[in-house]
Amino acid sequence: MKDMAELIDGKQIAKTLRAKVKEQATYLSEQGVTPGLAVILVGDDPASQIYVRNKERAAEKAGVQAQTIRYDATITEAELLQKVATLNADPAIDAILVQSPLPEHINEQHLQEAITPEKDVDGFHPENVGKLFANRHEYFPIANTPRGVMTMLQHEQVDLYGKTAVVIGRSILVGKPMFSLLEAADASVSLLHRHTPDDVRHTMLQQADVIVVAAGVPKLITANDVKPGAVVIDVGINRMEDGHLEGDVDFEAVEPIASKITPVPGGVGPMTIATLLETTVELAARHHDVELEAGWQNI
Ligand SMILES: Nc1nc(=O)c2c([nH]1)NC[C@@H]1CN(c3ccc(C(=O)N[C@@H](CCC(=O)O)C(=O)O)cc3)C=[N+]21
Repeated sequence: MKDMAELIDGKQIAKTLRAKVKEQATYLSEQGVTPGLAVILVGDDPASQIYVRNKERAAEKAGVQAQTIRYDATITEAELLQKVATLNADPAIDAILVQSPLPEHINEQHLQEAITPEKDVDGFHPENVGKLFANRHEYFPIANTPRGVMTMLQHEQVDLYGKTAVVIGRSILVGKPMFSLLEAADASVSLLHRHTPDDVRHTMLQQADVIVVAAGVPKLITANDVKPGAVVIDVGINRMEDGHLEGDVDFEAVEPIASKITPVPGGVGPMTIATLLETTVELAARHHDVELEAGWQNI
């Protein structure tokens, strides 16, 4: 029988992180502070409805006050920007998230820039993106999916120093911040995307000690892409016709080759939500000048 990769249990790690968040939220409430998260949801994209409901549930259980503001897909950009301005000025709100995707007529960049960097829980504001890219040492919010991936790697004691990492996908949501975080941890990182030729992708993947794939292509990564012992992180969430979820990794094929691998579902997805709550609590503490114990979130 072949050796099988160790499963990285994102669901379990997320649960542990949410318990830490709850401890800090309780401490904050003793200081009279309730962490407040506002989620803006536009239109009726079914996947977004599910994620937002999951966020609401997780927030409530962790002692974070979440409110979802729902709008019809016909809302104008000006109305949305007005709402963001109101939330920016609202002392009960510590964190603002505008759920993607947005309708065509709304410019996502305008919203990313409208959210004050201090409440930018997604880390999409150019000021926060710039700080990440510049490896600045002060606190600033970082995109939750790649930050959650780093927490998983840390939890699994994956040492990145001097390692080779390949990231597939260059979105502001995942690929680019993932690149920066891995580079800051002293890995040598390559960022691949849809225009990378197949043969180049295969060759580069075969060199990688760590693979993070966020391409949105079911089973893109298969057995001969993976170096024996590599760590494989699957950020893909592809809803198939029969309703089941597929990652971007051919799990069955890769599991006997990798040393560690994340499942879909139950891998990166739950970590994204737990990390969103982690960031919300950090922002709340800062807004109210409450000092949280350094490293409280280490798990
Ligand atoms: N401004 C913004 N910030 C985001 O962070 C953001 C966004 N927009 N738009 C959409 C993506 C996607 N995303 C997910 C969150 C949780 C799961 C999750 O919990 N997944 C579960 C399964 C859920 C299911 O069954 O569908 C799992 O993988 O186990 C997935 C995907 C956050 N996103």
